[in-house]
Amino acid sequence: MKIFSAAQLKKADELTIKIQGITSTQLMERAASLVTNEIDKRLQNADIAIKIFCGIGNNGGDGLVIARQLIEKGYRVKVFVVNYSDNRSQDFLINYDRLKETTNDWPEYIKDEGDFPEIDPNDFVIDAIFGIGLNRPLEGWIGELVTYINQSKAFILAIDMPSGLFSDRVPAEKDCLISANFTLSFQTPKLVFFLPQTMDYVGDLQVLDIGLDRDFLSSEKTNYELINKHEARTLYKPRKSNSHKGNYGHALVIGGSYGKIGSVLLSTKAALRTGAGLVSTFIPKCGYNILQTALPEAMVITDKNEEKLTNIDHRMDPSVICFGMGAGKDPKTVEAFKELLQKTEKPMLIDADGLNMISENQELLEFLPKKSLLTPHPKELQRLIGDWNDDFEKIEKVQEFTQSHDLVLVLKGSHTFVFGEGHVYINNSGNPGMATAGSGDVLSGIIAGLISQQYSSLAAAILGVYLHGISGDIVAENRSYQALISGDIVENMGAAFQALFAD
Ligand SMILES: NC(=O)C1=CN([C@@H]2O[C@H](COP(=O)(O)OP(=O)(O)OC[C@H]3O[C@@H](n4cnc5c(N)ncnc54)[C@H](OP(=O)(O)O)[C@@H]3O)[C@@H](O)[C@H]2O)[C@@H](O)CC1
Ligand SMILES: Nc1ncnc2c1ncn2[C@@H]1O[C@H](COP(=O)(O)OP(=O)(O)O)[C@@H](O)[C@H]1O
Ligand SMILES: [K+]
Repeated sequence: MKIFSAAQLKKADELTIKIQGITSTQLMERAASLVTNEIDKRLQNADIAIKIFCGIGNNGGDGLVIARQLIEKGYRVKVFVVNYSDNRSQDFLINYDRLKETTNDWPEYIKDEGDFPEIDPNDFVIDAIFGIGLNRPLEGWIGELVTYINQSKAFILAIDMPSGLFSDRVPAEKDCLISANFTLSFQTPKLVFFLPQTMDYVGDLQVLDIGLDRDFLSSEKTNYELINKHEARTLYKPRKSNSHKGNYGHALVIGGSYGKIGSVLLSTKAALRTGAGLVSTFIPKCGYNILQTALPEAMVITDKNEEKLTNIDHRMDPSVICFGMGAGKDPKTVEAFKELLQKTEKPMLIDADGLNMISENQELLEFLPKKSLLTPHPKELQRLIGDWNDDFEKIEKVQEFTQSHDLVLVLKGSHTFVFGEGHVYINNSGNPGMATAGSGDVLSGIIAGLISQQYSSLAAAILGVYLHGISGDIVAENRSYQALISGDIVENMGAAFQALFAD
């Protein structure tokens, strides 16, 4: 699903109104009905006090329509107009009159702190104060109102966006913004819903299709895309029945050091479970018995050194090399890595200590084969490209870095971001149970397994990250977040592939 800016969404609204021959009031009615239905589906006519805080722009207009529709369905609704200016939007005014025709319980105006209403923790609060039109931080009593609503402990549903959250920048630390339990957003999600600095304000997210013009949505260009099942499925390559293991490539996993052979084992197993035809592992000697015993399906070659990598003499022609997990940063290993980079032409996947070695020896960057994949977590990224001021600057810096070196970069996190060919793909699968030792090693193996089956680096990264998350979701459902360990993610890759095609 594409992610658009506020300006693009406004353009989509205007175009839709023109092409569909409707008024903006009708579009607002359509959008609000979808919200009302979602609320009604969940509340099931429960006798809960619903308090709707409406701004005076179109987000507030949405709130007024939702209020009217809920009242018509018999809900107990109280509307508060957050009167931050006299500049009411046309659709706010129209819907204000319509609401007054529906109920005798007219909206109350909030003009300063003295007007803040009581909010009970059992109330259901709807935040329709600001949406994508917010253009400066909330000041004075408006900011205090937002803090007051947050502190009420009532359930908060945000319409389109939590008020105070900008669509194109990170708020300052002192800024006030709604911390929603749930956000119902119109047509496409906003980028800030997925950034580490802003995602916590959104709560659970649902995107409502309000029927904006299809042609515009499909032709309008954007650098950001959210990856759900639909997008992942389109990347999947079915296996031919008339095929053999040679058609699915040979992945070579290189890494490990004394005490860290498990990481290579996890990556190797993940590459096999993802469908690589052959998988070999190159490790220090101490890992030989461990690997051969734990994973008879893999072939094992060892370094001359007992405890670390010193001379990577693999004499193979693998489809892809996955390097770095558990490798350590011994100077001899750095030297061996440099030689490996110099003699490898196909794209490589570099993870963990491989990334740290590059960070500390930036001259290695120039030997990276084109389209190679780097899979840092935020700390590894920072070592690689330096600090950033906020998440927007981070995205800019990573874009510049990946484009100047012709790389694909997988920035791991609760929403993993894949950067490639100037675009940013934001993963929407996975869960906090995956914050556990070795789950990154598993991801590297999955992506290497896909590249070995002739997926491009970018497609392998996007699909691999999605499948990794889905596998983790399947484990969490059966086992809880806490009990999830990374080996479970490998074991459930089969279920993850099947889930791609389940409804
Ligand atoms: N047909 C459509 O377009 C549809 C739109 N839809 C809905 O419209 C929403 C966007 O509505 P919107 O553009 O009216 O902006 P909104 O978020 O209500 O607020 C803007 C107002 O706030 C003001 N302002 C800004 N910052 C401020 C601050 N810090 N402190 C104080 N004031 C501040 C700013 O005024 P200014 O003072 O800058 O002139 C302006 O008056 C969108 O999120 C969705 O919910 C849906 O119904 C679908 C159909
Ligand atoms: N809260 C979370 N939600 C979803 N995925 C997560 C979460 N926390 C971690 N992950 C995923 O788990 C993996 C952790 O990788 P990494 O930090 O490299 O771990 P390790 O070094 O232990 O292998 C990444 O793929 C990341 O996206
Ligand atoms: K809002």
